[in-house]
Amino acid sequence: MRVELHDVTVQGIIAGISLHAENEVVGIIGPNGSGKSTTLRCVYRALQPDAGAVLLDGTNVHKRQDVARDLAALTQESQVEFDFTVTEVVEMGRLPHDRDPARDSAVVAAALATVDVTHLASRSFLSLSGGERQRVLIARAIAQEPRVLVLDEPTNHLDIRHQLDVLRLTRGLGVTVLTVLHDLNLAASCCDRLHVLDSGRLVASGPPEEVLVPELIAEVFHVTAHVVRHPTTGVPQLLFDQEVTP
Ligand SMILES: Nc1ncnc2c1ncn2[C@@H]1O[C@H](COP(=O)(O)OP(=O)(O)OP(=O)(O)O)[C@@H](O)[C@H]1O
Repeated sequence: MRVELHDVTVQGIIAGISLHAENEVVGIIGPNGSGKSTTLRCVYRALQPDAGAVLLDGTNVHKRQDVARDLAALTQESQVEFDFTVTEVVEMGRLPHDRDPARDSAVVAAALATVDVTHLASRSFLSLSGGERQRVLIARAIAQEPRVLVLDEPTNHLDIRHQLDVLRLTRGLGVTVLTVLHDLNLAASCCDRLHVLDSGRLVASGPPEEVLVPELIAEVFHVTAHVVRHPTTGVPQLLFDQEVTP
């Protein structure tokens, strides 16, 4: 499914953001407060842009009734307030679909296994650690069987093994993934293309090897970076000097 942002503007926060993603993993990176979450919020309809539009396969998301069938979001606000079990939380992912108990159970079981939380299935969600909660919320998004997955810092709270697992599995879904990532090396490893936001504006777009260059890192993040190639995958990876640049 194709996601397109056309000149999306939220007054005082983001201005004229245009980008697209289609059956690929597209990353949004940028410093704190640069507008990454605000951009995603316009995609998963938590926020209506003041100008511009977000299209899903050509239709404005803010004019569609059935977006939850196509789009799942794991966001900073994705919290569970009440004391549901892990299985119940993941079952919520099935709500946008017509009920089919046998298929729903199979999809939920597969989602739990995919993020390695089957052993937690009957535990209370609120009793889980931060990383376990995050994996359960990812399982809920996967159980929704979306064609577009919007992720705001999906690796939050995850140890390195689970960070890599989650990013590998989101790639493996073969759907459109739009994700905010803070870790530039993870972004380089798992994204087909990157968009860089700075002060609410898109300042660079392209494949990781074109975007993650020392000049841009210095200008946007105010740190000095050295680019090396990963010895087995060849993807660019950054090493940082300790001092920040002015
Ligand atoms: N509802 C709001 N009212 C006022 N300001 C807001 C609102 N939402 C976001 N902002 C401001 O807009 C800016 C961008 O916020 P946003 O959360 O999109 O940034 P971000 O790039 O995701 O940041 P971070 O990396 O810290 O998560 C911030 O300065 C934030 O304080």
